[in-house]
Amino acid sequence: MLAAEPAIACDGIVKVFGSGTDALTILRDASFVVRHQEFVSILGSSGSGKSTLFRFIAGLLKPTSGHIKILGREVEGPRDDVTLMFQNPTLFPWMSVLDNVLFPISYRFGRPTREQQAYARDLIATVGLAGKEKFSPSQLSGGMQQRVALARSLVRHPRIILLDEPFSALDEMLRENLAIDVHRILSKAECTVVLVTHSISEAVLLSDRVLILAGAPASITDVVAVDLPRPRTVATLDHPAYADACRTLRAAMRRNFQEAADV
Ligand SMILES: Nc1ncnc2c1ncn2[C@@H]1O[C@H](COP(=O)(O)OP(=O)(O)OP(=O)(O)O)[C@@H](O)[C@H]1O
Repeated sequence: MLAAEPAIACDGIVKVFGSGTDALTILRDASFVVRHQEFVSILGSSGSGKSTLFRFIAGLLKPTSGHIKILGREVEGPRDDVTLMFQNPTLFPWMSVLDNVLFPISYRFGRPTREQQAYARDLIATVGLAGKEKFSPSQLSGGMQQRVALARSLVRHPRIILLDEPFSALDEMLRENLAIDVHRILSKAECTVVLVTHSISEAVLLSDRVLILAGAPASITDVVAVDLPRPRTVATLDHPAYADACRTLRAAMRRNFQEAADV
């Protein structure tokens, strides 16, 4: 029965921070669904409520009204099968790469089993860091640290992964390469992915659909399907559909920006 449900369903989400004269409505009737194994990006200007929406999906915060369902069940708190990856890798500096990747297991269940350790090593190899298991985070570049964070996100086999601007601290070439690698790894892991980003080009490169969160209070104003084949590679950047989707999104973002300025 659950397989027929979308991976994520947000319905009529409203969020008001504060109360009385200090009340500030951030989100108004934000609704969308994400299908199983879909890669969806949420694009929006700074302060539109993207991270707040993520905190609802991750079960870290409750909306003022509306419903969020994960795999058919109302979200009531953090779930083991939903994981978040942030802009900063937030690794423990005193732990090795391997211990950082295993942390979600050791924190919760104590000493990882041999199989779990072997899986963590596999993940480290998958993210391109084979041989660096004993390194400490300070011996790695920012991009490598983000790869460790990705391996850590996957160590407990999540079904849904929420990426909150995970590439924004990196320079452009590194960002593109890492984004393509992440897409390949998450597709192989059969994850459903939601990415929050400010970058139109990154959203198009990675996504099956891009949602625009705009307005004050914000809601989903536009949904743009990206008709590009998987796997996404650097060649995707030269595909005519890539340029078309970027153009469509840029026009929609400009329209939203103009409407906000006219208010
Ligand atoms: N706990 C809180 N109390 C009051 N206001 C909050 C709280 N958390 C977020 N906000 C406000 O809600 C709005 C949306 O914040 P949010 O971080 O979700 O935006 P965002 O789209 O992720 O922004 P950015 O792209 O800059 O990260 C902002 O105006 C922020 O100041």
